[in-house]
Parts: sequence; C-alpha cells; structure tokens
Amino acid sequence: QYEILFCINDESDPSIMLVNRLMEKYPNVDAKVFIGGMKVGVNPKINNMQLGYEAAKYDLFLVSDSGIRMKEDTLLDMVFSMKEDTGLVHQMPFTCDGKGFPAILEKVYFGTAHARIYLSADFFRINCPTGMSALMRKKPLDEVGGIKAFAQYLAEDFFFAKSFTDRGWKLRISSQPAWQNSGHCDIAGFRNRVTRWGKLRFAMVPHTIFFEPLSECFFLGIFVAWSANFLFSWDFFVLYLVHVLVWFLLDWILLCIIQNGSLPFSKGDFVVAWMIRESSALYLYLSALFDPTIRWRSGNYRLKWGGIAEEIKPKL
Ligand SMILES: CCCCCCCC/C=C\CCCCCCCC(=O)N[C@@H](CO[C@@H]1OC[C@@H](O)[C@H](O)[C@H]1O)[C@H](O)/C=C/CCCCCCCCCCCCC
Ligand SMILES: O=c1ccn([C@@H]2O[C@H](COP(=O)(O)OP(=O)(O)O)[C@@H](O)[C@H]2O)c(=O)[nH]1
Repeated sequence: QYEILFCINDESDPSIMLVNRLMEKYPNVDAKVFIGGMKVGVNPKINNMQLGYEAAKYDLFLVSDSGIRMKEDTLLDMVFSMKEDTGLVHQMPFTCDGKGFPAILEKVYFGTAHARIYLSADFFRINCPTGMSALMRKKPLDEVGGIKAFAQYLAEDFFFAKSFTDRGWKLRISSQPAWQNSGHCDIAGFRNRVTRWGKLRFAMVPHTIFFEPLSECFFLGIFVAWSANFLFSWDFFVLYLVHVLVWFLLDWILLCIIQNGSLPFSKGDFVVAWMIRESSALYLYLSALFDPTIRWRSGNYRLKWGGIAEEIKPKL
C-alpha cells in the first residue's frame, strides 16, 4: 500500500497540470499535490517537501526527485532492501539514455568516476547516500524533529544518513540505480552540478579534499608510475600508459555492468567522453575548491565548515 505526495515549489510550474491530469486518469491511486511548500529553513528542497512530509501517513517515506524515473518494480526493490536493521535505502545515481553529447558525458561520469567513489565509499561504510532517491524509516526521523530539523543544511541527504547511522541504523544500496531522466542536459548544467556537489562534500567532510584526487586516474597514475620507477626502475611513461589503459578498460566494464543492457553510444563516443571527463576532473575539482558560492536553481548559498548553509540574498 502506498500514497504519492507531489510537492511542487512554484505555482506556475506546468507540471501541476500534468499531475492533475494523471490524478484524474488514475482516481484509485491515493495521491495529493502540495504547492508552494513551507519555509522552515535554508534548504529549498526541504521547504518544498515539508507539507508532503507532514501529510505522509505510512512508516516508510521515499524522497524521489523530480528527474527520477521509477520503473514498475523500483519501489518493491527498495522496500525489499530495507531489512530490520536498515534505516535508509538509497539508489546509486545513474542516467537514462538521452540524445546528444552532454547525455553521453553524464552517463559516462555517473557510470565510471561517480560510481567508483560511490560504491567504494559504500563498501568502506562511509556515509555517501545522495538524496535523489532515498527510502527512509519515518519514525526515527520524527524522533529528531522530522525533515525540518535538517533544513539548515544544503546537503540534507548527508545529514539524514548521518542521523540514522549515529543511532545504529544501517544504510543500504538497492539493486537498481537511480535513473535520472531530466529532459534537458547541457555541459554548463553538468559542470555546475558536479562542482556544487563537490563544494558540499568539501565543506562537510574536508578530508575528501585530499582523498578525491587520489581516486582520479590521471592524477593517481603519476604516483603509481613514479613510485614504480623509483622502486624497480621501470619506465615512467610506459607504466603511466599501462595504468591509464587498464583503468580505462575497467571503467568500460563497470559502465556496461551498471547499464545492464546495450549502451546508446559507440565505443568511439565512449573514448571521447571518457577522455574529456578524466581531463576536466582537475579543473572541476579546483573550481569547486576555490569558488565557495553554491548556485542551486534560483538560489545562491554559502556553506560554513560542517555544512550549515546561509542564503546569499542578491544585492538590490
Ligand atoms: C584510496 C582511495 C580509495 C577510494 C575510497 C573512496 C573515497 C571516497 C571519497 C569520497 C566518497 C564520496 C562519494 C559520495 C558521492 C556523493 C555524491 C554527492 O556529492 N552528493 C551530494 C549532493 O547530493 C545532492 O544534494 C542536494 C540534494 O537535494 C540532492 O537531492 C542530492 O542528490 C551530497 O549532498 C553529499 C554527500 C556527502 C558525501 C560525503 C562523503 C564523505 C566521504 C569521506 C571520504 C573519506 C575517504 C576515506 C578513504 C578510504
Ligand atoms: O529550489 C529548489 C531546488 C531543488 N528542489 C528539488 O530538489 C530536487 C533536486 O533538485 P536538483 O535536481 O536541482 O538537484 P541535484 O540533483 O542537481 O542536486 C528536485 O526534485 C527539485 O524539485 C526544490 O524543490 N527546490
């Protein structure tokens, strides 16, 4: 048994019409719409979800972002992953097949570099859930004041998960990835999103500033080739090339496993997208590190160390 609570920020959003039509078409589905949200803090997503959260009547509560495509069995898959000791089930971000180079780049990013750190963080039991698709127990959330208790943070997802693990609950990844399916996809939006997430991670967990570059192929390769050269006198350049080639092949295998079907682009497209992704990593990392302003939809924010957010009001 489930209910669907649509939370829509803006009353002029054309999706309201679409949701109303769907509700007329499926009158037996228990659904409600909440428009405008309620200001409970800085985080605009929490403000938007607050009314829906107050109305939610079941023990489990799923946050599913506007761009996420749920397959018919996705909800079941997530609920089955919710064991007795689990507080939160999350999906690893991935993307639906889209048209154009930006969509290829996004798929390559989420299927290689992002998947790599997301899965290894989960393996080492590091708190890494993204909030785009997360199923949570409602009672433990209510005990700490509901979602509004997290509205002071921009990375509400990180603090949801932390609140569960601090009280002994486990986090689990469901077997299906989160199929992001936002209609429009461009390079500038991708860049802004990746750096925005980086800024959140760096402010909340500062040692990622040190560790993240070490999970990058080109950067780590320098140390690998240099140390092998130092220890065994192996040729630096040959070793660097072998390192990049092996990494590239492993990334291709990882991407194919996550896609779990045929990819919507050729191997040549993959080579180009992979090279661009890997070589822009340093630039994106430095932009995240040295420009502290976070731009998210229509708002501008600053984070203090630890993650508490402040909205920067535009100067009139
Ligand atoms: C030798 C190295 C081996 C590698 C070991 C792994 C290294 C792990 C390094 C980092 C892992 C982090 C991976 C997490 C990906 C998180 C994606 C992300 O940035 N999400 C943020 C944004 O999410 C959106 O936020 C707004 C919300 O409304 C949206 O719905 C969200 O989708 C998210 O907020 C941030 C999450 C914080 C992750 C913190 C990770 C801490 C990692 C500690 C690293 C310690 C390294 C130890 C190495 C052994
Ligand atoms: O001002 C905002 C910003 C975001 N969101 C919601 O938060 C979710 C994530 O937004 P976005 O896709 O911009 O975040 P990202 O995944 O890029 O971090 C979406 O469902 C948005 O509708 C919102 O309600 N108000």
